[in-house]
Amino acid sequence: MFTDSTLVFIALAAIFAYSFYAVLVAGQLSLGQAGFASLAAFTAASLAPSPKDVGDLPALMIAIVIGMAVGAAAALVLGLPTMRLRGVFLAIATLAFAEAVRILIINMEWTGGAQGMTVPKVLEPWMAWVVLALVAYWFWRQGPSRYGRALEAIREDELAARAMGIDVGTHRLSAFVAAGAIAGLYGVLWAFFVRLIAPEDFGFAAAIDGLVTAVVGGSTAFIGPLLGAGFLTMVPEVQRAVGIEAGWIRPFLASLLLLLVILFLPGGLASLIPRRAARLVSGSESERAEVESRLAQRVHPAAGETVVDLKGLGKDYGGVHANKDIDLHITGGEVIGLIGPNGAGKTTLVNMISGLAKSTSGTAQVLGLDPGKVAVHKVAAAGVSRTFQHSKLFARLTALENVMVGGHLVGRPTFLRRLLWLPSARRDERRLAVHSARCLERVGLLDKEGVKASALSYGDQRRLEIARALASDPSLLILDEPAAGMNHVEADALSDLIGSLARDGLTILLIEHNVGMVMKTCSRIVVLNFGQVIATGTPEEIANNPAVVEAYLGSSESEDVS
Ligand SMILES: Nc1ncnc2c1ncn2[C@@H]1O[C@H](COP(=O)(O)OP(=O)(O)OP(=O)(O)O)[C@@H](O)[C@H]1O
Repeated sequence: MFTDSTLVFIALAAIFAYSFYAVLVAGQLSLGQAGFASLAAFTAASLAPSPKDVGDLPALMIAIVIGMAVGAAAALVLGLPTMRLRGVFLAIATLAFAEAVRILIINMEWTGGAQGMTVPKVLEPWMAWVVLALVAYWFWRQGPSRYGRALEAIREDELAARAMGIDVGTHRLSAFVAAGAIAGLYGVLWAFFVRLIAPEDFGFAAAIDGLVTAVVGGSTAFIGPLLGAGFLTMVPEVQRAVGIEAGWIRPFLASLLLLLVILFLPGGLASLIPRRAARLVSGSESERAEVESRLAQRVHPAAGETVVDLKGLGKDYGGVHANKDIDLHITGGEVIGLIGPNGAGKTTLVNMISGLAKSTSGTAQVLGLDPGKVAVHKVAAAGVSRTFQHSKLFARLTALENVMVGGHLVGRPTFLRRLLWLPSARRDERRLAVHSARCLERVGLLDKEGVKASALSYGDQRRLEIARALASDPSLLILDEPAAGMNHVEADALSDLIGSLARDGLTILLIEHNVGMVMKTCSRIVVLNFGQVIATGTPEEIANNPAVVEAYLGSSESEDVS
């Protein structure tokens, strides 16, 4: 059953599927890979020296280098303008690119037009499998690296990934370029195996085949494309072995499988294999102390030093003044409560402070930066970290992995060192895991380290968001309704945690509807109503302010404000 060509086709299909996997891990749907493969195949076939002159293997290696460079360069050129596109828009743009390449190649003389080009057959099954092993190795090492986790975080929740300090644009582009290089690799191997390459080899059907293989295999584990390719390439072989020659069976089965996988097995075949999640086996006291001294090195603004300075800040959404003329000065170590009725503009204000929303008037300085003028990940790097009103956890990652993504800014890049198996990479990963476990411990979630975020209770999810936000060692921590869904005991524990964080030197901005908790926890309270600050003061001053009672507390009669 395993003829030589079956073995080669399995390897080629898997390599092509890896070029889809490369971007699917980051949540991008691209169909341009057939175009990259086509450009690479034709360019390498015409530029590489003849195997007769230099020998089979050297000719193939030179062709591979050319093909991967062409694929990567094409992906870079296409990626720069299209990386802002999401989902189906990116798919359409990249598909249009592949189609343009196909038409170009059909109409060029040097490519042989629609007839195609003859290429010497030099690819042996062992070569294809060695290349596949190298590609699979790349993704195996990528998975649990800082880079790999960042890509997964982008796939799970792009906005939260930005807020954790991940430069989403660069990560997405690098994943796309890797996809281009691997598609180029596939194009070259294909060309040097099938003898005659034609533009149609890299048409729409090929792109869909690669995508289906990657999706059926699974895009959340590196073994996925290999499983998908093995499975789908074997279908015609099995058919032949049992004597059924109908050509429609394979595409039919592939489509059916795609449907079943999308409906019932979103993680693909690979999700049937238990995933080894990042877990912390143990951490000795001395190891923890060493980690703390290394990863938590930020010098927080001292008491009295400016952390946030807003002057006349405003934000309009069309005719709605979500915020208007906000003046707010926050200094080091303060715990500021931000309260106000629903729709008062609290979330909009913290979105502007953390760089997620741009102001339409006024000025803002946050830890020395204007958050409206720099990318969100730079605001995070300056020391701003936050939780979200509606949970924005990375659902398919474990609690520990979520926090490790939160520690993106304090951890060191490990992917390239993991490829070379350097012990320092392992040490750095372990340091980050110990640091993250400390953050989990601080919010009382250490026993849940291996549980997927989506499987946690609502209260635990709120706490996990805080642990994740703490992992970047922030100077300004913004908590958007952290006590929502918590009972009194949990809210009290959260209040104690906020107090202890403030004693560590953090400045905290707390949005909360639980007014009792705000009164107890905060040193100063700012009250918003209709987008404007209507009062600022100590908890006592706020509780006795008639405008506040009228606007806010009066409307929530049951709240105990004293
Ligand atoms: N993206 C948006 N587009 C249009 N209007 C918006 C947008 N975001 C907020 N708003 C409007 O701005 C106002 C302030 O909303 P915001 O979410 O900041 O209030 P909030 O105080 O956080 O409310 P809640 O307590 O309900 O979360 C509301 O009128 C809201 O409808």
